Amino acid sequence: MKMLDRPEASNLIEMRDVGKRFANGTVAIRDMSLTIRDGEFVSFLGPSGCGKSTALKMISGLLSVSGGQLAVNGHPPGQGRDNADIGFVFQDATLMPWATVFDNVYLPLKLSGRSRAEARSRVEEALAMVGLANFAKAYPRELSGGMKMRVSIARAMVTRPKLLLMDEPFAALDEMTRAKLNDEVLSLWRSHGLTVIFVTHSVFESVYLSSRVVVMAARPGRVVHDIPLPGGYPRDASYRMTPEYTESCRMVSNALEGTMDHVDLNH
Ligand SMILES: Nc1ncnc2c1ncn2[C@@H]1O[C@H](COP(=O)(O)OP(=O)(O)OP(=O)(O)O)[C@@H](O)[C@H]1O
Repeated sequence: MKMLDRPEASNLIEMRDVGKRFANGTVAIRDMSLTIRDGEFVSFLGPSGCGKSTALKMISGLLSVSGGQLAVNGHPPGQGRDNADIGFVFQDATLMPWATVFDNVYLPLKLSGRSRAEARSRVEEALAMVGLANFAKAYPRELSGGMKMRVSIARAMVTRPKLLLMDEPFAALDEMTRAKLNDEVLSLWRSHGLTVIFVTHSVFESVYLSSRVVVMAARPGRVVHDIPLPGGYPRDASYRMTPEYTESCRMVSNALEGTMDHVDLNH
């Protein structure tokens, strides 16, 4: 497995033969083995139903595993003292419509018992990170789709996580807003030394963002390719014009098309 250009980076996530079978018998994930190192930007790419969200939720501890071993920072998910070190961004911004932007971002700190006064500087810091310092008093209905997603990212960042899990966060946005948010996520990743796992259906998005693309197939959900990408960082719009980008898109696209040949209808 190719490492990042940081040889000292340690393993943050270790999955060994991880499986997930839901109560109704659906095998959402079978034998998923993967190591993700501190500081990587990894995309999970695959067709609908291949278990991308399920894998992300197991890593976050939101879903239990039904087989195999999964460790995050050396602990079973949800059990280490570093749990607060995980931020989760969902496809919908999932904001509370009755609460201000400030209160939406404050929520994780409120749940961990911090008063508004104690949390104020952290919330303001998180809003500044996503360019919304002047919108603390606004309500979600006053914001565009891209701004709502920025609030959602600020809410995930307010606990200062080491690991940011993003489940198709920009799928519903127009292309320009999506490209802008892609750049903002890359900038947060670099400036905060994050590890990011990013779920997407888009070959282009995965190649633009990631140092590595994990391609998954469905029925049952599993990893079929693990592709390290050669392009370095920082990346901006000019990266989309490089032969490296074009070649990576071609390679990842072929791998994704191949997932349709692996469908096992017995599951
Ligand atoms: N709570 C659940 N109970 C039963 N089956 C489930 C549950 N959640 C997901 N599944 C099934 O598990 C499989 C994987 O679902 P998952 O949502 O992880 O896929 P995905 O790759 O993220 O899909 P999409 O790209 O459409 O979001 C699917 O067949 C789905 O129907």
